Amino acid sequence: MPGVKDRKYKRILLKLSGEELMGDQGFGISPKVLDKMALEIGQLVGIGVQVGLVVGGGNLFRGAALNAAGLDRVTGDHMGMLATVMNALALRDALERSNISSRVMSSIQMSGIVDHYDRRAAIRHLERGEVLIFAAGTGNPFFTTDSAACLRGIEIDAELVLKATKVDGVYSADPVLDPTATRYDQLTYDEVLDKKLGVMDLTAICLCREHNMPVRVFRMDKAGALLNIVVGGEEGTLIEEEVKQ
Ligand SMILES: Nc1ncnc2c1ncn2[C@@H]1O[C@H](COP(=O)(O)OP(=O)(O)OP(=O)(O)O)[C@@H](O)[C@H]1O
Ligand SMILES: O=c1ccn([C@@H]2O[C@H](COP(=O)(O)O)[C@@H](O)[C@H]2O)c(=O)[nH]1
Repeated sequence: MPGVKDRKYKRILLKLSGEELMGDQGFGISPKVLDKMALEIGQLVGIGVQVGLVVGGGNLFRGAALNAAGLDRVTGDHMGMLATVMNALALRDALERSNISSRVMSSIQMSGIVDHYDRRAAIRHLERGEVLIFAAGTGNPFFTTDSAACLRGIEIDAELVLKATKVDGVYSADPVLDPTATRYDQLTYDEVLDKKLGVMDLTAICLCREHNMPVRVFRMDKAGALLNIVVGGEEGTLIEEEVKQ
C-alpha cells in the first residue's frame, strides 16, 4: 500500500460525475457507489493528499434536458445546480460515516445547510486535512460542473484536476457511441479543442489552457485508479500544454 513518501501530488481537485453516483439505478444516488467513493477518497487523505471535490448533477437534473422538456433554461440550470448540492450532501454524509472530516461549500448561499464558498477559508480547511466539496457549480447558469471543477482547481492552487468518469480516458470519438474509437494517453489542450473531443466541455479546457492546469481523465470504477494517479501512475488520459515523450 503506498504511503506519504510515494505521493506525487499534495493538493488535487477531483471532479466526480453525477451520473456515476447513480450506479446501476436509472436515477438518484446509490449508497453503494457513495461508500466506494468515500473509501477511495479516504485512501488519498490517508497519504496526506489535500482533496477538493466537485460533483456533477447528471444523476438528478441537467438544465439543457429540462429546457428540452419545456422549462425555462435558467430555471433548469438553477435546478441542476441545486442537484449538485444534494449530491454534495450525500457525499459528505458518506465521507463522515467513514470518519473522513469533510465540509460542503456552495457557490449559492444556503445558510444553515452548507457553508458559502470562500476561497481563503477553503484553503485553510484543506490545509487542516478536511475534504472540501464545492457544490452548486460556478453559481451561474449556462456553465457545467466541469468548468466549476477547473475554476475551483485553479483558485485553490491544485496541482491537478482529475475528471473521474464512466470511460477510461479521452477517445478519438465518444467510445459509447463509436466502438472503433481509440484512446489517447496524452493530449494537449489545443488538440482537445481542435478535434472537439467531447469528454469535457470546451469552456473548461480553455480555462485550464489559460492557467496551465493539467487535467487527467480516468475511469472511477476501476479499483485503485485514483490512488495510483496520486502516486504518479499512468491512468486514462493526461491533458496538458505539451505532450511529453
Ligand atoms: N472523445 C470522447 N472521449 C471520451 N468520452 C467521450 C468523448 N466524447 C464524448 N464522451 C462521453 O463523455 C462522457 C463523460 O460524461 P460524464 O458523465 O463523466 O460527464 P458529465 O456530463 O460532466 O458528468 P455528470 O454526470 O456529472 O453531468 C463519457 O461517458 C463519454 O461517453
Ligand atoms: O456552473 C454550473 C454548473 C452546473 N449547472 C447546471 O447543473 C447541471 C448539472 O451539472 P453537470 O455538469 O451537467 O453535471 C448542469 O447541466 C447545469 O444545468 C449550471 O447551471 N452552472
